Amino acid sequence: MQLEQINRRGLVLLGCGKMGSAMLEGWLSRGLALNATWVNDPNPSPWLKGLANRGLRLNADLPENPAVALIAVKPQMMGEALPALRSYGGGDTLVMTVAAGTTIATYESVLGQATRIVRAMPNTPAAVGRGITAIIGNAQATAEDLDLAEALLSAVGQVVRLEGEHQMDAVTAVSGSGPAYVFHLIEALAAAGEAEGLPADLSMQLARATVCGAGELAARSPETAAQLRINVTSPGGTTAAALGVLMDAESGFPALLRRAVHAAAERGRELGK
Ligand SMILES: NC(=O)C1=CN([C@@H]2O[C@H](COP(=O)(O)OP(=O)(O)OC[C@H]3O[C@@H](n4cnc5c(N)ncnc54)[C@H](O)[C@@H]3O)[C@@H](O)[C@H]2O)C=CC1
Ligand SMILES: O=C(O)[C@@H]1CCC=N1
Repeated sequence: MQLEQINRRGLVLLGCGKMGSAMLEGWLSRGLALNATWVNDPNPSPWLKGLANRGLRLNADLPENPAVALIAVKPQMMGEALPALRSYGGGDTLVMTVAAGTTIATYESVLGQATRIVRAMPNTPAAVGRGITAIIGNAQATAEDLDLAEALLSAVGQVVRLEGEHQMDAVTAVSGSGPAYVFHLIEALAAAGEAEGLPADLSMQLARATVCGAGELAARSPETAAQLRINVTSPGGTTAAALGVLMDAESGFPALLRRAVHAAAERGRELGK
């Protein structure tokens, strides 16, 4: 597994907030060595400071030739943060980024056209090894680079390869941002249970376990999502009554999610400008 290669040469993480930490947590639990990990972040979390006490290199001088330098700062901070990686431009280090919106051309303009770059869109379930990440390389990225990126990211979940960078904003809108939609579903379901008279904590427990259980069933079952839905729905029963509302062509989930996903993809396109 390529984590050994990374443990030999090192991994640099530029920005380690929510997404960087989610991935780092997953990698450390799968064998990334603390003393092979450099994190640069002007505002490190207490968790990172604790790791630094155990050997992680926090805001230290960067290594000369790490296997991977991964960028996980906000797109709005890119102009300020990216020059820190300039010495890796055109070299042996694979530069990876998880930033929404920011295009490969932007990285090339700062780091140089000869830089091997993989743009990735992960999601926060990476923290528990259940993420999904889409990747696309630039023209300089080799098959080995993509394999390395895939190996690293598959340590924290599934990996899919895209046909082109043009797919990235839609991916971001579905799976990058998607966990937030699901967490909001839990909140909304719990609130609806409360409105039907349940105590708040009981309603939240029911909503959270239901979404997690349904997610796990969808993950493990060979049946389609549509069939799993049908399996819950007794003709003329309670689920059918609810789905009559949720599947309404104009006001139901499909139209609402279409608008939400479009808004996210549009925002990705704006951030890329
Ligand atoms: N949060 C999520 O679910 C996902 C986030 N992303 C992408 O990951 C990136 C980071 O997002 P979050 O982790 O949510 O944001 P965040 O705000 O939690 O983390 C960003 C980190 O960058 C640090 N930072 C700021 N300026 C810096 C600099 N000059 N050098 C080094 N570090 C610097 C900040 O201190 C912060 O810890 C964004 O580009 C976002 O589009 C991608 C997929 C999912
Ligand atoms: O909200 C954002 O912009 C980032 C990208 C995907 C998830 N979080």
